[in-house]
Amino acid sequence: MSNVLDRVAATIESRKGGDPSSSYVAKLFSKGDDAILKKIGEEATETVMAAKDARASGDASKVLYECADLWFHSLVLLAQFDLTPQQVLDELARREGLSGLEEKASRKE
Ligand SMILES: N=c1c2ncn([C@@H]3O[C@H](COP(=O)(O)OP(=O)(O)OP(=O)(O)O)[C@@H](O)[C@H]3O)c2ncn1[C@@H]1O[C@H](COP(=O)(O)O)[C@@H](O)[C@H]1O
Repeated sequence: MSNVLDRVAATIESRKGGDPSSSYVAKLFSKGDDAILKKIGEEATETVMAAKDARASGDASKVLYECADLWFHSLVLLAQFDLTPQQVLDELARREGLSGLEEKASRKE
């Protein structure tokens, strides 16, 4: 495993079916989709609030912590659907050669 995202994703994967009383991630998996999605919503909201506070205070450090929480819970969501961070990175790499308008036109929906 070459980078932090891969290592954390592997740890998250290893928690599937684990003991909810000793692992935060195992507890989230045991609760299922709604609990994971609720955390994503909470962490996204906390990120927005941290950014608004950072503009007011000039201290952006909390934005970092909240983004880390959001990324972490996004990794849990990916694992819940048997997806990997590499697949997200591949999608970002695919978009690198496109303008924003071309990217929108390339979507499957
Ligand atoms: N990176 C993280 C990580 N970031 C945040 N968190 C947890 O995510 C939760 C964040 O939720 P909140 O900020 O809302 O705080 P809270 O009120 O305590 O949240 P709730 O417990 O009420 O949901 C906290 O419980 C944090 O401990 C994390 N828990 C685990 N990891 C990684 O996942 C690995 C496996 O963790 P376990 O499954 O606990 O062993 C760890 O080694 C880390 O690498």
